[in-house]
Amino acid sequence: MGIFQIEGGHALSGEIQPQGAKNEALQILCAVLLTPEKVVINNIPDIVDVNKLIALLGNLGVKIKKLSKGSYSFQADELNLDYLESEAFKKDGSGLRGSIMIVGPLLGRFGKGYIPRPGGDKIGRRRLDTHFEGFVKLGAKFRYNREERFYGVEAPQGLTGSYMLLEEASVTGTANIVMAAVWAKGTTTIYNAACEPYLQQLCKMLNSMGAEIKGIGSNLLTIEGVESFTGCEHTILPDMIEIGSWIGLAAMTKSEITIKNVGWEHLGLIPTTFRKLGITIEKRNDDIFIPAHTDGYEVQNFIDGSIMNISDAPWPGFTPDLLSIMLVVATQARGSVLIHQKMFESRLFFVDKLIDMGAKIILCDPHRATVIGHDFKSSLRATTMTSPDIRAGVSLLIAAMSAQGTSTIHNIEQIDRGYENIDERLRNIGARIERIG
Ligand SMILES: CC(=O)N[C@H]1[C@@H](OP(=O)(O)OP(=O)(O)OC[C@H]2O[C@@H](n3ccc(=O)[nH]c3=O)[C@H](O)[C@@H]2O)O[C@H](CO)[C@@H](O)[C@@H]1O
Ligand SMILES: C=C(OP(=O)(O)O)C(=O)O
Repeated sequence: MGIFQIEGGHALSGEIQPQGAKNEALQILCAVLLTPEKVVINNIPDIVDVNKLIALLGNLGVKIKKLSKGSYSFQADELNLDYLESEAFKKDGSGLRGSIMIVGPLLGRFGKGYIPRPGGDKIGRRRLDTHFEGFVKLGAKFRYNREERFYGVEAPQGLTGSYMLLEEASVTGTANIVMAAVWAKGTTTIYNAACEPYLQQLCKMLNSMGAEIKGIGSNLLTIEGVESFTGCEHTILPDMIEIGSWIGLAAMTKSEITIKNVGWEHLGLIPTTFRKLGITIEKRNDDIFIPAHTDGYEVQNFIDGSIMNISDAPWPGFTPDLLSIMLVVATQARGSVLIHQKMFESRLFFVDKLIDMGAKIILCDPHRATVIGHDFKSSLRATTMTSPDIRAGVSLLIAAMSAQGTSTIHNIEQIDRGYENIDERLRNIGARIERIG
């Protein structure tokens, strides 16, 4: 397992360019399965999860050409659907969460889609009911092999449009259902649809391929089924979770950093929520400028003076993927804040490591942690830790960069799942970080 060694306590400075968005890339890559024509995708991040999905598409018979860094062409004109019933697929498909989204386009185009229980972060129960309930509403038959944890949907006669009210605004669930519904005869209406920028980007891409999707950006999508799709070219947005991670890193290491070309209009509540912790974020054209917070940062109060509460909610609420970053940044704020992770059950357990480092945190229950900021009056202590999931891993990395002394983070494969070449990019702005395993 890989290891990072980090010498903390040094301010960083300079510019950092966000990678393409991991969670958008996973949706967009699955969409290449909709058409036999060529699809060109730009700004694909070079990260483990995305590379695993590209390899899976290759094993399924998609012709893949790397055009330049981050740009690839894909052509799904001669697929090997037998692969879906192979042992190799059981291994490849379970290696990441995003693989679940091949089911929708395959079901729509070929009348069948299979997937082993997908992988991804172990951050609590991650049900797939919404995905399969949606496919069943479109007329598919569902089967599940409990022993092998293998899911399948089949619709040899094709799909039929339907009205559905999703039980949860599941991100990958909505993407999956949309990629099936674009093939269904008639109209599909999806209410309580997720509407993250990832989903908006996917729907725009599908429309450019010939789909007829209305309501993009809202939680009510209306889809008129069509019979075929053309190729297209699509460019992935900057990764808003990475951008949020760099904002947190800058504040906590008192660094002056410019995050380039962030796609400001797609960031939703992210800048506002960091500002609630007292962090100064300046919009400079499409860049974010974070000045060095030499005097620290002060948690804002609610109007009635009650304790600040930062919680996640389905988009356009604040994304759960940045709560771990918020939490670590709060450990050095002036003031106290309640972090409430409503969606996932095991995403806050990493606070044990921060407590070991000297942070003042009370884990109230699996979903809530109260953080009492140090206001930089005492720094975190360097330590040895293990990255439990992708965002907790980056939070620990930020903690290590602000701590006095040299810390070691094990299991950095978790971080590499979602952050491209993170050590080199951080070294470029002055971080003292080495990959030693
Ligand atoms: C590959 C990918 O894109 N992964 C993202 C995707 O995962 P993913 O699509 O797997 O997550 P879902 O949106 O399905 O749900 C995530 C969790 O939130 C709960 N839930 C969901 C919707 C809701 O309205 N209420 C609710 O409580 C679910 O029960 C589940 O435990 O979206 C998550 C939620 O933004 C992000 O953390 C993941 O990074
Ligand atoms: C939870 C995440 O990823 P995944 O859904 O791929 O596990 C994440 O990106 O924070």
